[in-house]
Amino acid sequence: MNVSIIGSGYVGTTIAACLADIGHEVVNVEIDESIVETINAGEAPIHEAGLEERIAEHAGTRLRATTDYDAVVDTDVTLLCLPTPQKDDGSLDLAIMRAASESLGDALAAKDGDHLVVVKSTVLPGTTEEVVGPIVEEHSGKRVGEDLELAMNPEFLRMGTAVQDFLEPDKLVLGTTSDAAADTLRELYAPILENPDTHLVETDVREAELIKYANNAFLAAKVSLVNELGNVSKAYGADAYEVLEAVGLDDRISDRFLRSGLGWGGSCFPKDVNAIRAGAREQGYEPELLDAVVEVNDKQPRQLVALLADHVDLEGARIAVLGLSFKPGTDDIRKSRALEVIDSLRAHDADVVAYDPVAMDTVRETYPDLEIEYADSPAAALENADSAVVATDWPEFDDLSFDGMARRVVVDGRRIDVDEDVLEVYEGLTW
Ligand SMILES: NC(=O)C1=CN([C@@H]2O[C@H](COP(=O)(O)OP(=O)(O)OC[C@H]3O[C@@H](n4cnc5c(N)ncnc54)[C@H](O)[C@@H]3O)[C@@H](O)[C@H]2O)C=CC1
Ligand SMILES: O=C(O)[C@H]1O[C@H](OP(=O)(O)OP(=O)(O)OC[C@H]2O[C@@H](n3ccc(=O)[nH]c3=O)[C@H](O)[C@@H]2O)[C@H](O)[C@@H](O)[C@@H]1O
Repeated sequence: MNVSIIGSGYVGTTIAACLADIGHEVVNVEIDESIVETINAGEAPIHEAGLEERIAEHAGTRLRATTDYDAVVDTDVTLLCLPTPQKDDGSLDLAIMRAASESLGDALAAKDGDHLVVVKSTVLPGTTEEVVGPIVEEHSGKRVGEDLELAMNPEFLRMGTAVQDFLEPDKLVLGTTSDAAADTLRELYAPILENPDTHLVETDVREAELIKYANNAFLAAKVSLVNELGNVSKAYGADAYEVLEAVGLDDRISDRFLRSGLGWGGSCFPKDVNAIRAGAREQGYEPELLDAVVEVNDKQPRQLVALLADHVDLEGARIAVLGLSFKPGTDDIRKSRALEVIDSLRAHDADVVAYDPVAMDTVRETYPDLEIEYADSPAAALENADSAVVATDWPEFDDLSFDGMARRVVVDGRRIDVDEDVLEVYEGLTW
């Protein structure tokens, strides 16, 4: 099948490489020329396991990138993988979706025959049919239900494991308005649907849009609840991880997403929970539990710094921060809890020396005025430090001995897997 993908960020690039890998002809339409050049050179514009080799294999044959929307004319289906950020008040900002839908419609005006437009971006109910559809219709001259079909197919991949998650998902959700659209999507995903562990959910567009938010809100709420229970465990002097490991043995709860600590960050949970809160309010419903989910999450970095301050006078202290990305396996630092910890430490006049295996350049470029030192290894960051904070659970931190520190006060915000002997010398300890 000939597929065009609009937007080549984390989702668009991953999906493009994977769809090429399962045999489709794919073109990425992206406004950022450097991303286009990188993909066409056979390289990955983002850090994701399994991505680089797939792009290297297919670029120039089944995969290409361009800034020219006219490329959609030669394709059967277009997947919109565009950012859906939040406005200052937390509500969903559809400006990019609208602009791209106009460009897509303009380009589709030159296409004879049917076309399927699929929203993969995370959008509130109504967006696909009441915003994207009418704009594409107006600019292309095509009509939904005649020569234009619409679908909403939310994406559930996680950063760091994006390729594997896309190719082997728990579920595929197809929100469609016609049998033709559902048929095309089933054909697009045929090799993925062969996996007996992948559930196929066929539903309407509005439900598909909401399933995505409900999924993310549930997971974010689970982690906030786990953090609240972790804080209570700590207050009682009990080990939160032992408590929650036992709780997770209940099938109704499951052992996944039970890790307490610094809380959730990233490009999705924060904006999606805020969008569904704002959307619910707009519909006249007060989402009190979701408000609390965010409040608990916002508090965790400050709790960590308060715990550290119980052990170390932060003013002028040298504090090593291990990990900057919002989770391991990615260079993404959006809403990373590590940055909140650093801000709080800087507000206490601590000197921060940071290390991350892949995200240091992104922090340097994004926050050029951030007054911190960068170390080229965990050992260099720990050298002479008065304390250390583990902010991201990168596996390479598991083997650290924490030698070389001036004082071995370690606050582990992610419960890394350190050796028992090492744990014994901690002064600060873990969540
Ligand atoms: N990052 C993730 O793990 C997941 C993200 N999502 C959702 O998928 C959507 C995309 O997310 P990401 O890939 O993370 O975003 P991103 O910000 O990494 O990438 C979006 C890309 O779109 C490009 N772009 C912006 N305006 C454009 C235009 N008018 N025409 C063409 N390209 C344009 C940008 O230059 C950028 O490269 C969002 O709605 C997000 O919530 C869903 C599941 C997972
Ligand atoms: O909509 C999205 O973009 C994606 O959002 C999340 O994926 P992602 O943000 O990549 O990362 P997660 O693995 O979910 O972790 C999110 C945050 O929660 C934290 N977390 C996760 C699990 C846990 O037990 N404890 C915990 O603190 C992580 O450290 C991280 O900061 C969802 O897991 C994906 O299914 C979804 O597609």
